[in-house]
Amino acid sequence: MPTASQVSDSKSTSLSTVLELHQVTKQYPQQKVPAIDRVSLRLGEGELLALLGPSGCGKTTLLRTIAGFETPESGWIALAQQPVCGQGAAIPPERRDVGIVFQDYALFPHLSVIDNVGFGLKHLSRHRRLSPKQIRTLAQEAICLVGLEGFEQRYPHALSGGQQQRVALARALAPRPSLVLLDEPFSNLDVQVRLYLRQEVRSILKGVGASGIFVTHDQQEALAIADRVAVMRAGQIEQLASPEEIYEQPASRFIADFVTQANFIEAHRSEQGWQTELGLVDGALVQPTTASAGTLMLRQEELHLKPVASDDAALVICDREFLGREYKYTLTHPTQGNLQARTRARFAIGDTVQISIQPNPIGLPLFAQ
Ligand SMILES: Nc1ncnc2c1ncn2[C@@H]1O[C@H](COP(=O)(O)OP(=O)(O)OP(=O)(O)O)[C@@H](O)[C@H]1O
Repeated sequence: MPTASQVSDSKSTSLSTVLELHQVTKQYPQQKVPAIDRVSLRLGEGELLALLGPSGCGKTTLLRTIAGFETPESGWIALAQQPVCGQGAAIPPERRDVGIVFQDYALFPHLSVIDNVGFGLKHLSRHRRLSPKQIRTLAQEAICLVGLEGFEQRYPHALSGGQQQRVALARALAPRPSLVLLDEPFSNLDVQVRLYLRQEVRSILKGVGASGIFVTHDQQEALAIADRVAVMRAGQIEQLASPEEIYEQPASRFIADFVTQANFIEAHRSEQGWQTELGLVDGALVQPTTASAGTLMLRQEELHLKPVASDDAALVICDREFLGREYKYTLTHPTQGNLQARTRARFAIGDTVQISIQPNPIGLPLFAQ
């Protein structure tokens, strides 16, 4: 398993660096292990990074440390190539040129939309000496950017959850920061709003050229909108790569499990190929490896189902979910337990099937034992 310092972060080096973390460790008092442990990463200009991982792996702590709400014990952080913490620097959050969007929107209930958006600018105006007119103009621009023209005088209680999150985004963008941090920005929204707002947030950030880091524990969300995904586990970044690379070549069994929700079966190398409980798997279908045994990863869409008479069948369809374009089936296998397959083919619960494996061109990953 790679350690934080070994995780490759070469992909962002072609873009000019907006944020850099070097071996950053943060441990809360009374905690036995660090919440973030020697995390290094680099974020390029205009890049959108997802921090993905299970509950408690350190995503929010990492975001809060970048924002300046937490002070790490060791390591350093630089924004626009200037140290903001470590290396003798200790720049407070309000002077970090970073916009923040919280999960619960954190709007002021007694302020209108335009005053909520302008609030941060007033605070900043101490440094930038903006006039009230300039503040209003910038706030108005940000409101237009998030598609809320006409809502300027409304109060938060008279807005939907999605509209409130747009206000929060406008407030973060109004000072035109080079980096926007978003902590589970869509998790309080219902599924329809969530699906379109996440795409919109991506295109708004891309439109203004801002870099972004967002926290999520939803792997589909991370893969759908991020340019790169950092998968975290126990305070460390276990893999930092494009969504495609994470999906096709997960660096560990943990990542494969968490991100792809694939099937895993034990496999042993033999002269004919890989022996498994599901039968022989052709060696040419498996990604090159020197291992003689391991766990083979079969993505749900790589299992193809063929109806067979019940006598011959090793697998029975025991559950079915209609997903719109396709079905997700749960199949029972006498020794392998449950398997899951996604396909457009229609079967009924109780049908008996045989499976064949048709991997994507990059092959089936095998995690050595
Ligand atoms: N203020 C705090 N004091 C002490 N321990 C904390 C504090 N905040 C977080 N922790 C601990 O640090 C670890 C990382 O927490 P963090 O909130 O960063 O994880 P997370 O990945 O964002 O989790 P979630 O997805 O549940 O929000 C956890 O073990 C958590 O209990």
